[in-house]
Amino acid sequence: MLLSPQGDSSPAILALADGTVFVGTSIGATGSTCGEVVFNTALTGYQEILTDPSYERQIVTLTYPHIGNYGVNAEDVEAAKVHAAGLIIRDLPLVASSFRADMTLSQYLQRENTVGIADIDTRKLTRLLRTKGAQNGCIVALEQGKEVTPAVIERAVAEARKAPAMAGLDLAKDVSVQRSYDWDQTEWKLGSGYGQLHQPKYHVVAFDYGVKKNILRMLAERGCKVTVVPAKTPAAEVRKLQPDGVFLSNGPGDPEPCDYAVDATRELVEDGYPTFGICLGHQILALASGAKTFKMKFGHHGANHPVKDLDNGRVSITSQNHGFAVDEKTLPKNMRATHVSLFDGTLQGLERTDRPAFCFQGHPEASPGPHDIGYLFDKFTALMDQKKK
Ligand SMILES: NC(=O)CC[C@H](N)C(=O)O
Repeated sequence: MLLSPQGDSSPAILALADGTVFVGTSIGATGSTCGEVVFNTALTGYQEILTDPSYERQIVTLTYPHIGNYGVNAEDVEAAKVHAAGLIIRDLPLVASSFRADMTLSQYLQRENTVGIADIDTRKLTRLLRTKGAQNGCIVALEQGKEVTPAVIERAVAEARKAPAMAGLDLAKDVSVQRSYDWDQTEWKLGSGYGQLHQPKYHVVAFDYGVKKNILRMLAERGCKVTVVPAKTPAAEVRKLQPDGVFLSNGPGDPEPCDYAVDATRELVEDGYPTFGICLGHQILALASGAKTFKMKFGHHGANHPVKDLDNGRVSITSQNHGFAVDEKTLPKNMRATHVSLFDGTLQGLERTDRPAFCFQGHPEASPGPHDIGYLFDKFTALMDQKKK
């Protein structure tokens, strides 16, 4: 059991670009941060959410009111550092209790130099974002003893208004690795932790647009030795690696300006490599096939989104984190919808009819979230099996 220190709380504010201001308490680093404010409805998984590279330049509001109650551990990370621009919560519990915890959420945010704010009305904030759409915001966490003055508020609103819009931003190249590396760590199991792949059956080249570790683990668990390559790797370099399949990762920002990714994907899919894309990777595969993407009003961020498999009517509860989507009206003749969101009918899954390539908008790797749609990883290995025959 770990206790959050009390009695030393310093004030923090959240200012939105529309001028709305919330006053709360700082729970992380001192300083300020700006980004697109989005809300996530997952009940657990704050550590995986904070470290998901797809949240780069986004401030995450968690709608579940008690965040931090099981602390933070060294294992449940989706990347080497926190990527979210900031964290907004209702209540940070006094006690963090889990046999796996080695620090409190507050200590973690401070170590990661991440600004966080608690004690604000996250229901009011979420309703505002839902009605008006996601918008930019700025959190200012003051030093202990400092006060929230009108000047602090004014500056925060001005910073929020100055922050760049998410539409048009290519962030995948910023969070991607500089150099390729091999991955062979498998999924986490109670008692033994993460495992290692010993006898690879497939070789997969994974484009890193901001890849979540659990995707790589789920590939390794299914016998894939993965070579992770930088986002801007050209198709010719991938061909040299002679992979059995190509994976297109999740990632932050707008997919449309990622022309390097779209071009490489188009070539490799044309070549006939079995290809699987997740989230940003799904959008890239759609763009490479001739479809278009658009910015959603407030996106999908949570761990309880129902998605229907159009081939068999089966409904999966899925993890989601996206602010852009593929426009169904723009699908080319050689691409068909395989899954739709039961929340708003937007496209969730696509498949090429002329090539072994498919993709999913949500997160089959969960982390955090339910595992219902994990079968898509098996679909990928089945495509690689067919190709090998
Ligand atoms: N998780 C992701 O890959 C997100 C994809 C893209 N950045 C979006 O917001 O739609």
